[in-house]
Amino acid sequence: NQSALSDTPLEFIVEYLLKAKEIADRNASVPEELRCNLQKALDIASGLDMYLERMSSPESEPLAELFKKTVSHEWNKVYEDGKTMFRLPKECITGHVEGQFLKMLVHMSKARKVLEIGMFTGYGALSMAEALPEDGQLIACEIEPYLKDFVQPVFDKSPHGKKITVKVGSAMESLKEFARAGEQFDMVFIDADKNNYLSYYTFLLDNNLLRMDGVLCVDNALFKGTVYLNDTTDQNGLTLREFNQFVASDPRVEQVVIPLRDGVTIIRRVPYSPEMDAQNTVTYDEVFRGVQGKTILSRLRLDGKVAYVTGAGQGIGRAFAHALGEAGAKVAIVDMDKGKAERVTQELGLKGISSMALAADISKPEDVEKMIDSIISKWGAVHIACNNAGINMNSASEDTSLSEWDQTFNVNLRGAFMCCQAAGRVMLKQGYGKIINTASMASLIVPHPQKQLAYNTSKAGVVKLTQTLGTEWIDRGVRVNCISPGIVDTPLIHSESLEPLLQRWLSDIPAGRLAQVTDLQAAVVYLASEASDYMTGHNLVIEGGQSLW
Ligand SMILES: C[S@@+](CC[C@H](N)C(=O)[O-])C[C@H]1O[C@@H](n2cnc3c(N)ncnc32)[C@H](O)[C@@H]1O
Repeated sequence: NQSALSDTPLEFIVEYLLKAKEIADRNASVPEELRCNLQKALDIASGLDMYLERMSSPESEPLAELFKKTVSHEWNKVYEDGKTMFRLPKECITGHVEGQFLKMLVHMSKARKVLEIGMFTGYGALSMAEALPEDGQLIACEIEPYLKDFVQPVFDKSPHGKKITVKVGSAMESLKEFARAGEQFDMVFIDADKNNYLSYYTFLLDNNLLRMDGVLCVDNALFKGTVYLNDTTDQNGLTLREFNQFVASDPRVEQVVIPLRDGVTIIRRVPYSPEMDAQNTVTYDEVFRGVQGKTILSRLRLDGKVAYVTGAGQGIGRAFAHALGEAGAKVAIVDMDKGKAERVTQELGLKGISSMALAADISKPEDVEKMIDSIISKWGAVHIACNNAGINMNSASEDTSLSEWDQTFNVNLRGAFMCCQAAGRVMLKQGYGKIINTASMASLIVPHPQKQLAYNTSKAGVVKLTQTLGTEWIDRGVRVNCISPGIVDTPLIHSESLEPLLQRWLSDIPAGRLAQVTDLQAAVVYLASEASDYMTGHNLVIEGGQSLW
């Protein structure tokens, strides 16, 4: 029985067109032209949902299982057996396309914490959870205890199920609990009892349960078309109509209604503007509205910037390249070993980051010139220069050969100087640039027990190079800073000679562990971004406290 299934405006349109077509087919006096037009309307309407299904990304296996399990379950019997408080219609499941839509919203809003009001069999919850990061969290409010037991086995089969917590009970009571605990959500999906939509909405906004720039999504905005039909008597339809009207005239928010299935409204808080504030209670300065209207996290973004990283084929340099690329920059991957540089370029490509691989030995002036020329000829600028390549050889000072000293200095200090100078010349012409040199904790303390005079001295030189250039060029827009990592867990330190020193090092580090390359990534993004424009000649030490002991 088709009418029992119709649940969305489109499904009703198809249902009525089918009926009209049947009548027309039975009645010989209906003109062929009318029949033909009816058929065309029917083709368009009846093909739409199927086409959306086919062209949207397929659902995961656990979602497909949830769908099957839901539509084949005997909900009437469950109700008659007293296992649920309400008769739950299987049609209230979100389904494939809307599930993918919610999942996309979670991705696009970069939500980490989501609230769903009205879980049913968890289709929407699991769809959204699939887009959350590993440590993301989704709380699904559901009044029927039966449903928690129904969904848990399927959640357990999905790698994303552990992100979901089902909160059984009245959603309004749960909201009050969240407010008392000071919880906030990045995204909220309202899809429970229609008569409470307005209470949920006002409570969420009044108690700041939705974080700044958060997304509020509301299901059934069209309620089978009843929200705009003149002859509506359906109580839920009238309630939704009132709710939509309330949102439409609420000056705190802006919203769009999308005719996806039974209608979805996406709502966000309107950003503050002085015109909204009659009493002028706000100091409307850059602190309030952000520098150039950008919040602090957007000021860390590097979109449109051109960067290079030397020694980017592995270890710290590779981590820097990924970080700068993730923040929006195009990155030239520079390494002595072209193959390694190319592998990192491929990695970045897989993440949608533009990059190029360059082979260069930065101890050679001609290689440094060529590196800068290649970047300029491809991308037309150099905004961010990460002079990271370095070498370390160990020897007792009385045995350190001049060749070891020269090699170390040629890469670590002379090479860094040549890179700073070549990039600096371009940046001074541009009137803007950020140079970030990799120094070392060894510029401050004398790491022990390994002996590395040339390395320590060269890295102390990198700090002085940074300080001098940083003060000389800042008034022409070029900032020069350096990062001093402590002992970093890279393949280099797992060599035969260094491995035995590990325990000794660990006992010298207040943090109790070595640095991971990922511990350094935020620093390079900060120093590369406009957020650090007033910082120059600085040595940013990241060593788990080791230099303080
Ligand atoms: C439309 S279904 C939700 C569909 C679900 N979002 C999905 O993705 O399939 C509505 C659900 O809200 C639940 N519900 C109704 N009133 C509620 C309330 N006051 N508190 C919590 N849940 C409620 C119902 O038991 C039902 O499972």
